[in-house]
Amino acid sequence: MNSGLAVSARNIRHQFADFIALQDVSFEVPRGQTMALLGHNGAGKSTLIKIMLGLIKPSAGEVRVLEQNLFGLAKRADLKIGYLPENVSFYDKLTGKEILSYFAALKGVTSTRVKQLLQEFGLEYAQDRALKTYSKGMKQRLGFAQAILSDPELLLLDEPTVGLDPVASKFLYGKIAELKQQGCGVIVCTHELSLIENNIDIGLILAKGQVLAQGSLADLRNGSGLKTRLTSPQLKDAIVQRPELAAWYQDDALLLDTQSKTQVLKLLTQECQVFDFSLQQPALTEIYHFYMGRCAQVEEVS
Ligand SMILES: Nc1ncnc2c1ncn2[C@@H]1O[C@H](COP(=O)(O)OP(=O)(O)OP(=O)(O)O)[C@@H](O)[C@H]1O
Repeated sequence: MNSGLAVSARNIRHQFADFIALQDVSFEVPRGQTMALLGHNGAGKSTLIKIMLGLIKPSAGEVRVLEQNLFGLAKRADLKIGYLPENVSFYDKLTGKEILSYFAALKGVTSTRVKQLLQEFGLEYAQDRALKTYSKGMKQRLGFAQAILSDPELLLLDEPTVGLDPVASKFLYGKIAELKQQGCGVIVCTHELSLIENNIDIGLILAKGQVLAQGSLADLRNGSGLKTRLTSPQLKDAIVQRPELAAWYQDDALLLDTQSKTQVLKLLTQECQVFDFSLQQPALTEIYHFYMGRCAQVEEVS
């Protein structure tokens, strides 16, 4: 398996006329990892994706994709990059098989691979039907099959699960996990935070073209200071037994930060013999809203 970086971006800045769309954006995506690219509408996510695809040259900064400087490359098409755009649209009079075969020919991929993907993605039965007869989910699966036709080493996915039912979304993230195993770096741009939460290694949160926060889910969680909720049917009895627990008690739960977690768990299990409890860490949605809220507050003050 290839080690190293799928993408490395340093101090990216991009300007459209006098509008600054990206400012001082730096991040790295190792091969075999998935990064969620998050941000409100207009944050600069698509601009960043276009830069990684080599479609836009940044006004300043350096971006390396699969260890290559995109803008110095003679044949960019040789890089194994897969891309699923938002609202994928193909010529709808062609059949699913014709569309995949067309992209396969462009990428030098065999018809055996096309056949295999149609089968894997459950589209074999509809392969000879015109695309206009496909459901949204079928089109999305075809788009995803197109993106991974040539076994990409970097996969860029813009809103891959929009319009997909839970089974189809699970299937898609299963495929992403397989590609990661093979060393592919994956970047997913999405607003569906609860879906992506268990499928990412790192997150990059953008606001108005700038990085608000980045790191692993644990880093983002710790950086937010949001607390873990511990609930138990025996909580009130435990507080009677050890009144110091009341210091963490709020809304029928103990609210714990990283430091207090070990101490409280010890108190509960060893001193109060409470083993029936559940821990709920802050979800990615809460973490995201925390950083967005903090950014809005800073803007109000300045
Ligand atoms: N070609 C362009 N010319 C001028 N401004 C542009 C151009 N492309 C994008 N922008 C502006 O740059 C900003 C970032 O746009 P971008 O499409 O990257 O955001 P985004 O995070 O992908 O948003 P969304 O979630 O809505 O897709 C927006 O304010 C947008 O209007």
